[in-house]
Amino acid sequence: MKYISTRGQAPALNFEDVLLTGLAADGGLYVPETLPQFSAADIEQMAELDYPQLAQKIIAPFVSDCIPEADLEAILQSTYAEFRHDAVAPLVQLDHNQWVLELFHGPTLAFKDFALQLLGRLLDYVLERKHQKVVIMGATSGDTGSAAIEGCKRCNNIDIFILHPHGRVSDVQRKQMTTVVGDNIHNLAVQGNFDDCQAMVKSSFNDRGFLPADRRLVAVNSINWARIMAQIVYYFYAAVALGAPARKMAFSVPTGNFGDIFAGYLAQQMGLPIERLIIATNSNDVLHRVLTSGTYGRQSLEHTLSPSMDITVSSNFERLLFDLYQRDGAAIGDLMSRFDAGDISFSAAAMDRAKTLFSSCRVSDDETREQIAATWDRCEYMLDPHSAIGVKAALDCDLPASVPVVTLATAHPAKFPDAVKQAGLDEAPSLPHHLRDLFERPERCEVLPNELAAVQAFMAGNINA
Ligand SMILES: Cc1ncc(COP(=O)(O)O)c(C=O)c1O
Ligand SMILES: N[C@@H](CCOP(=O)(O)O)C(=O)O
Repeated sequence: MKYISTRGQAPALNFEDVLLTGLAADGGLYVPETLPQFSAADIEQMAELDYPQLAQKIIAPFVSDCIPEADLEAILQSTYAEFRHDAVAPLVQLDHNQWVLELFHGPTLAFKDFALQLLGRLLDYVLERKHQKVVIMGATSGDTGSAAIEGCKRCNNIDIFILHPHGRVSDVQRKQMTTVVGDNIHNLAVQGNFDDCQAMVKSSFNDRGFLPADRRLVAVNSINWARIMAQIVYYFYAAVALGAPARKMAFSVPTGNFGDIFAGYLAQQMGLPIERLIIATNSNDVLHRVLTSGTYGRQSLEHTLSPSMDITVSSNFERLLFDLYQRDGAAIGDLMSRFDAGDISFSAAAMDRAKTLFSSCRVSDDETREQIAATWDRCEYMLDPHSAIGVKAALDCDLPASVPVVTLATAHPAKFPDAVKQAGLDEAPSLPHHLRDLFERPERCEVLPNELAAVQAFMAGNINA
């Protein structure tokens, strides 16, 4: 499998090199040159597979020129053994045709564990064989950071630097990052917002001069293709459990960086019968505005009840645009350079293509609180604020009653106890057993100004030999 850049100017890479990078040299994002296809008969047979077996079926074609089947199988078995539910991604029915897919049974209680537990193991596997050390740089609005640290903490060949917006992640999220012990783990609280942190990561890929010459810079954000690849699996898993390929369904996806929902788009392109993908945003609604107006613009970032989605520059949207513009890398390069200077509008043809599969919905903080309360009152089911946005969008979307809608429940409510409290629930969410003493653990974190030079200087001075 070859991977090509969305901007068409960078060399094509194999899986191993795509894993060991972030942005392509031309500033684009890597995508597979072609996608594996699964027929209706293939999908029918998936019903017999457990989660790691299904992951093997979906992921093997993407990695097979670098990782032998038996090694991949061992990696996947060990990855999903870390999850606290036997089904790994259990489905819960809320009403006649509303479901939630619980993606929070991994070690850090968010959907990021699906990809980052795997990414850590893949990096370990590849780096051991190559006898190489790398530097990881990641930006987080709360969840990617802890999942990346958990996934990579055992890798001897990695120094990991995670930038989070100072004071803008929940206490549980911060503690999950800053209490993990290890000389190779570095938490940086940047005095800015998530967009600032993400921009620093992207700038560092464009200019790696601050790193020692023998260290590659690797991304753990969803700009790294391996993140997206791992997330495709649970769309197949949920759809097959609900009757695919005979039955079509829709997915409602709480969206920020467009990585999770882009994985759903790829599942559909690979043959999964998906009727609709619903982009559910908080008031940082740049993606909702794209779909309703055809214009992609910048907005000032709002701090909401769903902090992990407080993002206004949505990295992976570029991957979808590449397809909407029929894989014309030059057109994407031109669009993205104009976006750097201001708002951009998309062609009617591109927007028509997008609307055949995607709808969108913006959910305010008040509506989020109301949805948490309503779902609790009706089903005694506790939603976290991000998943509540997904459920609200699923209920408001205009789909025939015969189409089941699956909302991706992207985080455990115990990560956001304040939001749950604000919804007026008579019960507080409790942390699972392995995190019960989280608030007693000592923290380690460096507060830094919102300046790229300060961050890069800190990194350069703290890379282990
Ligand atoms: C809990 C939670 N829900 C939803 C999202 C949005 O996912 P994505 O950025 O892949 O769109 C994130 C992170 O971005 C998250 O942490
Ligand atoms: N919501 C994320 C933000 C980073 O997105 P990513 O999927 O590109 O890593 C977070 O919680 O950190």
